[in-house]
Amino acid sequence: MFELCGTELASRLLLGTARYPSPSVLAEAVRRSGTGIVTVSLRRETAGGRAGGAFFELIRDLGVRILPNTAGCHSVSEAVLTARMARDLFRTDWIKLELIGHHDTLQPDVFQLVEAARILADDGFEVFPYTTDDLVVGERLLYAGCRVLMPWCAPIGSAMGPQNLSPLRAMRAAFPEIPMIIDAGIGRPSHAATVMELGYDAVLLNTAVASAGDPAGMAEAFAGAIDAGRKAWLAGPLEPRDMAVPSTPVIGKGVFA
Ligand SMILES: CC(=O)[C@@H](O)[C@H](O)COP(=O)(O)O
Repeated sequence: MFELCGTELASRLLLGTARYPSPSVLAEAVRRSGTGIVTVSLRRETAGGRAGGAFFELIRDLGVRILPNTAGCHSVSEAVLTARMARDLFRTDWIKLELIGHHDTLQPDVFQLVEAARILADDGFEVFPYTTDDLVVGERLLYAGCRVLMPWCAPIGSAMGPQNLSPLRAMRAAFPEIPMIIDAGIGRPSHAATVMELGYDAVLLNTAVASAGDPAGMAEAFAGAIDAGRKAWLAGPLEPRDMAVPSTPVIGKGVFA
């Protein structure tokens, strides 16, 4: 089991609910992923005119915990307002805080992110901040009251997978007691396994499953990869070396002319 902010979870996969070809495919993907948490964008769904309707009912019926997000917010005031609306609608203090700073890369605006995180944490929210792989920003978010960190590994929806492992390793090492979830940019199950092998606690992803040829099949593949990566981390993976090391001992070996 995995404990996240007081909640026991059987799965280390958090799944987004956008971009699925149909509600039934989404429901099947959630089921086969084994996830205990789905993210929901309040703004995206209300913009589509489905607020309070079938979509939210479907999400509630999935029987998993909802992590609303502030996707599409570009300012502190917008993000704080969206988080408060989500709290009322979904009756949860959990909020995935997304504050976008750049149109092309959807890179978080880390300055506004820290400010909004402080306001929301003071207001009783459990803030899950979508951030960069910057150690100092991570530290500021913890000072602001966050109890979990969610660094990206590549831009949202890019499917590029981990672009730079060094800062991700440094962040993991700097905050050994903090639950850390890789959020965004994962494209394949092997990417998820790679970050889990670094010791990350969980992975949040959306596009790679929702846009796959068979979303439910891909959700299951991700679940297996995340599980494998976690087991590998616990088993103590070898560090790569520059030189060859014979895996078969040669001492005492017979000599054949
Ligand atoms: C669903 C959600 O919260 C996304 O904003 C998240 O960041 C996932 O990113 P990918 O779509 O790249 O997996």
